[in-house]
Amino acid sequence: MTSSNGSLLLVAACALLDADGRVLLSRRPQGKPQAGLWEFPGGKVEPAETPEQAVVRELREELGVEPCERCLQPFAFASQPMSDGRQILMPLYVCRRWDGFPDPKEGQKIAWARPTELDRFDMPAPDVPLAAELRDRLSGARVLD
Ligand SMILES: Nc1nc2c([nH]c(=O)n2[C@@H]2O[C@H](COP(=O)(O)OP(=O)(O)OP(=O)(O)O)[C@@H](O)[C@H]2O)c(=O)[nH]1
Repeated sequence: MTSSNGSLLLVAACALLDADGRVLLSRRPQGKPQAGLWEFPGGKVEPAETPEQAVVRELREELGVEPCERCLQPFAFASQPMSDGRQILMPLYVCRRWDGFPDPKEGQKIAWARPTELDRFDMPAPDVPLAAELRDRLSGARVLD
């Protein structure tokens, strides 16, 4: 990523939603940082890539599915400090249409979770508010403080 702020890590992620409104989660495999945590498919945005291109590439590499870029709907973003001092900036897209059947390609486990079940999964810190937002907005009930 070309950025005026080298301390930013730009990661793009996507919540695949099936016809029943369930969300696909992917469990980080052993050998990767934060192994065992459940996350949204995605990864680091490479230099010269847009976040949308990064999501399309990562979904293909990790799950063998092909979303079209215009099916990626911006949903929310996370911005949080990381333990190494950098700040992770992570746009989350939702996608309801893709080609192919999600098939773990990198030794990871996958799970389909109802939005109301997302808080049962251990997730990286940036994902926790995003999961809550998915639960609130996708289950149709929004409680305003
Ligand atoms: N893919 C993904 N990464 C996340 C999420 N939440 C979160 O904090 N991250 C963090 O974002 C960083 C980049 O993720 P990644 O390791 O999947 O990226 P990548 O596939 O491009 O990396 P690699 O090719 O070096 O393995 C990691 O530090 C990861 O822990 C998430 O929901 N999805």
